[in-house]
Amino acid sequence: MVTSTLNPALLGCLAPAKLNLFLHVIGRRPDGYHLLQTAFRLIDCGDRLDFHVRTDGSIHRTTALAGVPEEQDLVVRAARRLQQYTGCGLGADIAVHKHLPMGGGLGGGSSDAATTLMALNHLWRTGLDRHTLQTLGLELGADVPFFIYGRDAFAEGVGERFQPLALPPAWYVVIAPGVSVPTAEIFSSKDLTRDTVPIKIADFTTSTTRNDLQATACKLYPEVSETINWLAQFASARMTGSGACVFAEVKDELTAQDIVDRCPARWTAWKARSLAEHPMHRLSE
Ligand SMILES: C[C@@](CO)(OP(=O)(O)O)[C@H](O)COP(=O)(O)OP(=O)(O)OC[C@H]1O[C@@H](n2ccc(N)nc2=O)[C@H](O)[C@@H]1O
Ligand SMILES: Nc1ncnc2c1ncn2[C@@H]1O[C@H](COP(=O)(O)OP(=O)(O)O)[C@@H](O)[C@H]1O
Repeated sequence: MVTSTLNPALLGCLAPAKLNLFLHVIGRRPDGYHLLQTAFRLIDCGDRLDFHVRTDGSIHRTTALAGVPEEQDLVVRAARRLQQYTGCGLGADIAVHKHLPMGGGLGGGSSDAATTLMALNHLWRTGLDRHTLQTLGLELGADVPFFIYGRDAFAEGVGERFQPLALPPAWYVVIAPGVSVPTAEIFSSKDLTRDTVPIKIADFTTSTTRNDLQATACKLYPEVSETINWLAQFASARMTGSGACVFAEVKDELTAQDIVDRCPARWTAWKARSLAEHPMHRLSE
């Protein structure tokens, strides 16, 4: 990350991906949103964003993103919401260098929005505390508050109530099966299990938990199921979030690289390491 005080800017800000190490659906709210229990883990791959302050108050995305018009981009919506909430007269040019697959269950759009809220709160000197940024973030998407919280977490509610989770560092293989899974489609499925018995944080292990969204995603998108079956030859494999990406924890970087090298060319595989803290964490208190 590069900062400049003469021409206020933050360059190369990481918007890291997340994995849902497990995800249980334990109920549903009257507004249709689902009550979850999940373990969020930050990993060291993600999108990169550049921010340049504008003095005319306008907000622009300076890069193209196929399928996402500027006005609908979570980055632009996050910037506008912060501006509106604080009454700040400054604007920004925002470049989004996309690396994470969209509809991948890695939280890319949400992480872009969280990075935007943290970066502009710093550049605009609007001084919102972390909790207020999380509240604004929740208006944009259920995953956004986690990225502002900024460390591994056991999450409840719709995914916005956190307890810190102390996890040892780990290596992962992540595979994108080449399909995009819309989150709303999975949550609206008739077949979804919505009554998993709540667990306590102390009871969390990956072997006694599962992803309740996985069966539905596999039924609607057979490529997800195929990818899980392929990865399961090497290690315990699971889908993250509402899919489509799947992941497995492996013992070290060499093992991760070996699996990545063997991955069929029709999918995209990469190795990732856990991230102890969001790189933007220190910008907000
Ligand atoms: C499933 C999870 C798990 O971390 O991640 P992804 O797979 O999307 O990355 C999240 O709960 C997704 O968060 P996010 O992607 O921000 O979802 P939102 O934009 O808020 O919601 C998209 C749609 O999913 C449904 N939804 C989302 C979250 C939730 N707890 N219950 C729901 O029913 C709602 O129908 C909503 O209209
Ligand atoms: N900056 C952004 N990056 C990715 N997706 C975005 C962005 N802004 C809006 N979206 C919309 O959000 C949807 C979900 O994207 P994403 O967060 O990448 O997936 P997921 O919720 O499965 O992790 C996309 O399909 C896209 O329509």
